[in-house]
Amino acid sequence: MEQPKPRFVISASEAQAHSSPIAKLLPSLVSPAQTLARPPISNFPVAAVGLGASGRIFVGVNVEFPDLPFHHTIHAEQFLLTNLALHGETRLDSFAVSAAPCGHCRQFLQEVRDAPDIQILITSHANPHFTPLSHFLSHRFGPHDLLPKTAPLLLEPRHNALSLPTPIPQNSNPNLTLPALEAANNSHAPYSASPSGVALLDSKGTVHKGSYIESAAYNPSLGPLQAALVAFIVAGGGAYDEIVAAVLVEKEGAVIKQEPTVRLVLHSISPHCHFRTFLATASSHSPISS
Ligand SMILES: O=c1ccn([C@H]2C[C@H](O)[C@@H](CO)O2)c(=O)[nH]1
Ligand SMILES: [Zn+2]
Repeated sequence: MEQPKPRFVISASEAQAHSSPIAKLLPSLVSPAQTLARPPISNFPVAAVGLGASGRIFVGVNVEFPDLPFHHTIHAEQFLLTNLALHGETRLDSFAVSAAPCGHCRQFLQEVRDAPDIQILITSHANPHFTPLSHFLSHRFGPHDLLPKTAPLLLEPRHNALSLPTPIPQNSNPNLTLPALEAANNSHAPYSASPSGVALLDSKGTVHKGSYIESAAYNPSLGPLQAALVAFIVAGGGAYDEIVAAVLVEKEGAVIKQEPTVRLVLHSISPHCHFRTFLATASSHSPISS
């Protein structure tokens, strides 16, 4: 049987044109999507294939980094949510995944509105069927424990009101600095009020943006470089040494600083990459600058 060629985003019209209904289509895409994973340490490829509110289908895979501590790993479910955010998708309806989501991922998924209703199917189970996230993680701890109800959650529109000194600092590459600022303004960092974003330039001249994503439980958070690497991989990026330049924008005086971590990870995965950081200021009416 011919396997469909795996991709990271499938348009709503393509998904609808398929002969099988979505509930069958999502699990059928998991096995081919596992070939997109990058697990050089575990050799355990994970793929999560999700349906967004727009009818588009998104893929997430796990990404491991040799030479770096485990906590830099990107889980398939984190990749999936980052892929949705990257494409402006506002809601995750359901996903099929090759293995049971780990505790960190069950927690990370709490960052979206109505998280308990996300339907999950585990393809490696004997009798795969969709079950709500509330079944996998009952008595949840989440954004509602720490934030006002009106606060924007992950995938919801937000603007962190960050700006850079004008004109943009000398020697900066505006092709990267402005996208990194945009990414920082989209960052979901309500728990630390320390939004940040990364823009990567590859050897073909393409820019890839990533916004830092926090978890209410802190540790499952996904760094801005990891988020930008998701964009790089989704765009068909190959080896990480194709990344030739990177810019981080983070908030001046913020309680959390990404700079040393981004520098360390970049140096490990793309040693010759040129890296700069710019500090942004938040205007006083920023919803997260209290
Ligand atoms: O929920 C999970 C559990 C594990 N993994 C990945 C992380 C690591 O790369 C590998 C082994 O744990 O599987 C995921 O992507 N999602
Ligand atoms: Zn996980």
